[in-house]
Amino acid sequence: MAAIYQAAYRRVSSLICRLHSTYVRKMRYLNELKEDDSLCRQAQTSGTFYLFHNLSPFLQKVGEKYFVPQLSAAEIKRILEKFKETEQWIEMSVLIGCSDEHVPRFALDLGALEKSVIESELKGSFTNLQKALFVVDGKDSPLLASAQSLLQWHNSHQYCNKTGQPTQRNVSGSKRVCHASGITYYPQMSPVIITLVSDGSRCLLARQPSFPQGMYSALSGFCDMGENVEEAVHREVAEEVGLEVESLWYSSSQHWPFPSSCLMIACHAIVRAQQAEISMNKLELEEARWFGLEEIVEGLKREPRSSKQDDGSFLPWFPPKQAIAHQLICEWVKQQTSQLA
Ligand SMILES: NC(=O)C1=CN([C@@H]2O[C@H](COP(=O)(O)OP(=O)(O)OC[C@H]3O[C@@H](n4cnc5c(N)ncnc54)[C@H](OP(=O)(O)O)[C@@H]3O)[C@@H](O)[C@H]2O)C=CC1
Ligand SMILES: [Mg+2]
Repeated sequence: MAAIYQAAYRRVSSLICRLHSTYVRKMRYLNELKEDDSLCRQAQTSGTFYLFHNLSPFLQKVGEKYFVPQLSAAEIKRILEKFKETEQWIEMSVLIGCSDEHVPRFALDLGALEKSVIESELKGSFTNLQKALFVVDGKDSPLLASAQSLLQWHNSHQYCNKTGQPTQRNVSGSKRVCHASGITYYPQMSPVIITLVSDGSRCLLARQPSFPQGMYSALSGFCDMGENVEEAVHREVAEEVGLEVESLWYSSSQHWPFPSSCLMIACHAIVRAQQAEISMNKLELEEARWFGLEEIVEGLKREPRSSKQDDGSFLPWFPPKQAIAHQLICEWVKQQTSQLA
């Protein structure tokens, strides 16, 4: 019996080892592409491309499903020839990853070309990112989000802050340099905390005026300069709902492309049940209130479309599963349910 277990253990270990080495090799290859301009230029000829138009990703619809097509360099060339544009356009693409087989993936924004011509040629449409993230397959949304963020960063960092001179990008698009000042610019993300506050039996959700009607989410806020995650959670909860956090723990994180490249750091926080009276900051929030387990479970089942009632009011619904707020709410439900069991 022991021999069978040992053999199985060896097989699992060797599988994990092989998985690791695939991952490590892939990361090393990507790093080489970022650092080596000529290798990356060569990779552009064999890579696949995700297309954007003024930062909106290109999607194809088959039946009710949306797909994010990956085009070959040859297909891109064919499109560019339609516009009598040169292949040099391909150099404007940015490296966003590679497959396990080391086929590099690039994102390319063809915003200067006529959108409808590309759409009819490739039989699809450029779709607003906010919509695209929620209709494509879950594995594609992080890729679209990071690709769009990188393209957006290049758009807004064409000039050096110090000299006002144009900055030059490397081939992969992982940085920009001002040759006059010698300053190197790297893509940036803003850290944002998002926290689900609980008093032990209820959780606190709020609405910003810009949210779609009926949607409630966890509290969020940009980290201040010099602040750590714990301090940001304490401050945001105090600022937005006037409560003092007693304890908190980290859950997970997510890159979020709105308004432009945030690193969402998700936490759970506890406040004392005896000191749980909300004092809402009306400048930032439209509503903030406590929700019981039953109301949360019902809200999770609700579709935005089905939340409108006959009298024009809206029943609460929560962010979709692609948003980290959704994950925090589900974790809270699990935790409450296990406490009740
Ligand atoms: N993925 C998810 O599940 C969720 C993601 N989010 C994201 O979190 C982000 C932050 O949440 P929010 O509650 O609005 O943040 P805050 O509570 O910090 O309020 C936003 C305001 O902070 C100011 N601000 C401070 N630093 C920055 C910065 N680096 N970039 C932009 N604005 C800054 C701006 O004010 P002013 O314009 O007056 O200068 C802005 O309007 C949002 O962009 C939202 O998309 C939020 C909830 C859920
Ligand atoms: Mg906020």
